[in-house]
Amino acid sequence: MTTPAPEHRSGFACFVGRPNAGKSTLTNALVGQKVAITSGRPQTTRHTIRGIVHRDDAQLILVDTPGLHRPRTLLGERLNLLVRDTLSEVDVVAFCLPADQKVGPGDRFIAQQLADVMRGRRGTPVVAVVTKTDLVDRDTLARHLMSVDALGDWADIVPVSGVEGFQVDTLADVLVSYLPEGPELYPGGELTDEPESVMVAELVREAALEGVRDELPHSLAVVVDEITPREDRDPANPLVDVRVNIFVERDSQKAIVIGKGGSRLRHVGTEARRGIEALLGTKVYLDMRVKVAKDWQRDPKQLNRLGF
Ligand SMILES: Nc1nc2c(ncn2[C@@H]2O[C@H](COP(=O)(O)OP(=O)(O)OP(=O)(O)O)[C@@H](O)[C@H]2O)c(=O)[nH]1
Repeated sequence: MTTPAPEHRSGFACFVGRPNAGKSTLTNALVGQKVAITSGRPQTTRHTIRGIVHRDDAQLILVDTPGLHRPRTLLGERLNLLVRDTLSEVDVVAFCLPADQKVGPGDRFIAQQLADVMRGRRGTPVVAVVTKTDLVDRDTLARHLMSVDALGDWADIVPVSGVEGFQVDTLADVLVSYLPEGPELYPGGELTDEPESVMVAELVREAALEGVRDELPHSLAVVVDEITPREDRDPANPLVDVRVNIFVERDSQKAIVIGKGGSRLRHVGTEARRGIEALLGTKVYLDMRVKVAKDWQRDPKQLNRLGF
């Protein structure tokens, strides 16, 4: 009897909480040595990668949300926008509350914003993380956990100490449990540009195959030509140009992908763009070309070029 391959999960998590809540310390504890290799994500996105938790069964990518960890912008107007746009793009949010400080107005404000995220379009789960447990005794911790529980409708509550490593693995397990099934986004836990384009290609491929899977089985490959931020844009409103080629084997298949008067391709573009914008965290101009690469599946040279 063969045992089924264990599922692999991958996705993004974001740590929020008021200044000094212990977010950086916890990030480092979760990621271990790997944080040293993280140099930040390509500038095409709003997210900066703080670290990657790389395990056999999962890859958890910890991203920063600009503004949220800075005291001055914390109460600013931009927070609402950031919360809705950016936090809803991650798979799980970890809200850090230090055990040695009572739940205060700052925490309550963030909790209110997070309630919107949980109720939002994607219903992003929020895990409450009680940090710095090593600084308090058991009774204080118990009381603190109760007030944190009363603060919101958290997916989970996990007490940890980043400094002592207490429950750090448990927190990793909990966060991973909210990630979708998926492959390693950063092979080997290394940051490169590649995964982004692999994911973009996959989104376009999915959209292009939607509804016509029977007619185009496997004869469709998507290659990303470029992902470049548009120059001269207002930094507050960036735009990324994404150019992709969709390869099919025959003219008849090209006609299917494009549809009557280009109607189907436009629909594919709208669908794919929605996913790509969520992935990159920015507005996207998507340029798609449909090309015929005859018998590419049987031609090793073509396969190479298409990245197989
Ligand atoms: N005793 C103890 N101290 C901690 C723990 N985690 C963080 N600290 C301390 O708390 C302070 C703030 O920790 P950070 O990890 O920098 O907090 P942060 O939330 O990233 O802070 P900002 O970047 O200002 O938002 C530092 O002095 C840490 O050493 C912990 O688990 N136990």
